[in-house]
Amino acid sequence: MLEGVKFINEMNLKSKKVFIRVDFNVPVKNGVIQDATRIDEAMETISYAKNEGAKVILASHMGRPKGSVKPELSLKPVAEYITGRYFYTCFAEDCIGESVKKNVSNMEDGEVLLLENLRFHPEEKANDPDFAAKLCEFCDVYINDAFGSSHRAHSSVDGLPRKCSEKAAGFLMKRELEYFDMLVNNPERPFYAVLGGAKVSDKIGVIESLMDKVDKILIGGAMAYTFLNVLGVKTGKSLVENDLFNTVEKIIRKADDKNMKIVLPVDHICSTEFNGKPEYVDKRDIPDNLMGLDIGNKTVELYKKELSDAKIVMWNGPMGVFESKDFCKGTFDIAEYLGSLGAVTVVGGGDSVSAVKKAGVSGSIDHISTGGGASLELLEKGTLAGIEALKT
Ligand SMILES: Nc1ncnc2c1ncn2[C@@H]1O[C@H](COP(=O)(O)OP(=O)(O)O)[C@@H](O)[C@H]1O
Ligand SMILES: O=C(OP(=O)(O)O)[C@H](O)COP(=O)(O)O
Ligand SMILES: [Mg+2]
Repeated sequence: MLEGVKFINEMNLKSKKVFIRVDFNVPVKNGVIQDATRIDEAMETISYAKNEGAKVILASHMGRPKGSVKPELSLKPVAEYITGRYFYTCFAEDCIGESVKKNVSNMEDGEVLLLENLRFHPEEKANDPDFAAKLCEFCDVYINDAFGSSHRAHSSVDGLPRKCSEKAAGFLMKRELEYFDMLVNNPERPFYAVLGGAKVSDKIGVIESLMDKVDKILIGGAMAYTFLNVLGVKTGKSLVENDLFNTVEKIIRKADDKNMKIVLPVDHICSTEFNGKPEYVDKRDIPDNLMGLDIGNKTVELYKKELSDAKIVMWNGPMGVFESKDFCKGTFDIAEYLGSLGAVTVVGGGDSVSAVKKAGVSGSIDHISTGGGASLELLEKGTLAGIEALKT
C-alpha cells in the first residue's frame, strides 16, 4: 500500500511553495462548522510545513457545487476556524487566477493561505490538465493529506501531483494508510461492515467486492431502501435509486451463493418530508405517503444482536438523517453500541464521524477515519487514485 510513497518529513520545504491538498469538506450549517475533525486531523501536517518555513497553500473541496460558485459552500468558515483556534490563515476568494497569484507571490515563509473551493470550477472534477497546470503554479512541493478525497481522480488529487516531481503524503494520510494496512492484512474474524448514509450510487458499487472481505453486511440509511425495494418491499417516498437495481440484484445473488447475510431494516422512523413530523412504522413496508428517515427500535435491537460476536466492525454511513433530533436515534444507538462492544471498531466518513462525536462515544472507537467512500474503496482495491499519483 505504502511502497513508493514519500512522506512530508523526507522533503525540503524551506521557503518553498508547499501546496497541501486537504479534505476540509466538513459539515457546515448557517456558516457554522458542525464537526471540525477533518481540519483538526490535518493540523499536524500544516503546522509542520509552517514551522519548516514553507509558504503553505491549502486547497480543498466542500460539498458538491456542480462546477459553479455556491456561497454556502465557501471554505471561508474554515479559514476563520483555523485562525481562531490555531494561527492566522489568509483566505483567497478563488483557487486560480490573477488575484490568487498575487496573494501567493506576496507570501512570506511560514505563512498560510487557504484557497476557495476547488469544485467551484468544473475542471477540478473533470481532472482537466489545464486546471492542474494553473494549480501547479502554486506548487514547488505537492503534499496529499486529503485521505477522505483520495478515491477521487480529480485535478488536485490526480492531475496535479502527476505534474509535480516533488510530492509526498502528509501525516494524516500516513496514519490512515498504516491503520488500514494493518486492518486488511489477516484481520480477525468475524469482520462485519455497517453501511448507510446518502451517497448510495457511489458506495453501492463497493459492496460486491466488500463481500469477499467481510463476513456480514448490515445496511441502514438511504442505502437500505434501494435494497428493500429490489426485494419487493414497499418503500413509499424513500430515496430509491432505480438505476442501481441491477447492481443490487447482483449483490443479493452473490450473497445467496456465498451464504452471506445482508441484514436490512425491519422497522422505520418515517415522515412525509425531510423535515416533517416523525412517524413510527412498525413493519418493513412503508406507506406510500411516507419516506424512511431512520431505522426503528426493532432494527436497532436486531443490528446489536447481529454485531454481538464481531471481532472487527467497520462502519460507514449514518443509519438515518442524524442531523435532525427526530431522526438521529438509530444512528446514536448504533454508535453507543459500537462504543461498548469488545471488538476492534472503525468508523469512517465525514458525517459518520460527526455522528459518533455527537453521540459522545468517539473515545471508545478504535479508529476514527476521515474518509467514508475513501476507506471503503481502500478496503476494496488496496489503493486509491491519490496514492497512485504520488508514486509516479
Ligand atoms: N434515510 C435517509 N434518507 C436520506 N438521507 C439520509 C438517510 N440516512 C442518512 N442520510 C444522510 O446521509 C448523510 C451522510 O451520508 P454519507 O456522506 O454517505 O456518509 P459519510 O460522510 O459518513 O461517508 C447524512 O447527511 C444523513 O442525513
Ligand atoms: O465527504 C467525503 O466523503 P464521505 O462522505 O464518504 O466521508 C469526501 O470529502 C469526498 O466527497 P465527495 O464524495 O463529494 O467526493
Ligand atoms: Mg459525507
